[in-house]
Amino acid sequence: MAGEFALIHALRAIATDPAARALADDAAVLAIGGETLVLTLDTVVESVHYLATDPAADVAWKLVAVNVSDLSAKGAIPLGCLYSHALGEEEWDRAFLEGLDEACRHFAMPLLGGDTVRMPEGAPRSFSLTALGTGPKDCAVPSRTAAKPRDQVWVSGTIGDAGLGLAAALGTLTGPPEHLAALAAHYRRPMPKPRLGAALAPLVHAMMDISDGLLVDTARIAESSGVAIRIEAEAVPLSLALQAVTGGAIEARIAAMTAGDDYELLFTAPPENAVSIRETAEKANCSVAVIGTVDAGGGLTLVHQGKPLPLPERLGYQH
Ligand SMILES: Nc1ncnc2c1ncn2[C@@H]1O[C@H](COP(=O)(O)OP(=O)(O)OP(=O)(O)O)[C@@H](O)[C@H]1O
Ligand SMILES: Cc1ncc(C[n+]2csc(CCOP(=O)(O)O)c2C)c(N)n1
Ligand SMILES: [Mg+2]
Repeated sequence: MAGEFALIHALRAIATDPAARALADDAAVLAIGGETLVLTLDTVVESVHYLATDPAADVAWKLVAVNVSDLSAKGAIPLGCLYSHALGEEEWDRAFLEGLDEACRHFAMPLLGGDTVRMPEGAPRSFSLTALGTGPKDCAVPSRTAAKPRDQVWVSGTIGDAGLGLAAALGTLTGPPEHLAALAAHYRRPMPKPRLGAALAPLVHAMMDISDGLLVDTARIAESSGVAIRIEAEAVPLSLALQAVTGGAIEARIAAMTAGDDYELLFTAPPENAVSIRETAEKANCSVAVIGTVDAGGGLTLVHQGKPLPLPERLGYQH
């Protein structure tokens, strides 16, 4: 099979239960009695999702955080998790468990069980985690399919820090050490926002988290919802560290919009909800910004200072 896209396409014939959301969402959504269970599974693989030189505690943090990020995007509050551990060197594993404990406490997501295996000698290791959460009670679980013409497109936080953080962690980026450290921290310790996701759920139409890159993930909402989305490149929020290190020119903006690993929320909402969205974000101590608009039609377009900007060849990360 050619790759990730082809495999997921083929799996759709198997995953026909409505709870699977046609394998076109961040998580499965299962109604049980009066409650909604939200389920997601993400894996981190050495040299693919993290560097062998990354501190073990940070690898565990990332494993927990990328899963919490999918729950957040569905407005779900973490309930618990199960994980699979590939045994390694004793010290490393001990540090991994310290990071796992710290992350599970931070996100209030108790560890409920899992599995332990040993990989063949020399094989890269991978860690999988299944996270369960409770979905919103008084509104639908936000999907990728509900963006509507006239909606505004929003993101939380800043975009592109983790992409540059990977370069910082690899030692290929130059700049003030405090900025490099801040960017590397974004790469190693993503900070998803489950409380913000839950509070936004009643106010949004479509919502997902940004894992593969802002542009590719926005294109996914446009395609799933059958709408056109226009992104204003200059409206995309960039951190001071990213601006200081890159200068913040359009090339750096495009790199930020396609790097991935952001684990921020991407959502669309009608303009009349803008004031409530800003108040909700303020209460959650989070920043949010309008970066574009939804129209009838299809596809993704990019605009810079009022002029159309050709889409880059690569919109985001692909396995
Ligand atoms: N091996 C698989 N078996 C069943 N479903 C799968 C498999 N791989 C992916 N999916 C499903 O495909 C959909 C898209 O997956 P994808 O991994 O792109 O989403 P995501 O989890 O939000 O992204 P990320 O992995 O970047 O966090 C999801 O519904 C996911 O459950
Ligand atoms: C060593 C190293 N190289 C590259 C990257 C970038 N990266 C890998 S997977 C992914 C998208 C999410 O993955 P998935 O869809 O599998 O959850 C991104 C942005 C990284 N994190 N570490
Ligand atoms: Mg996701």
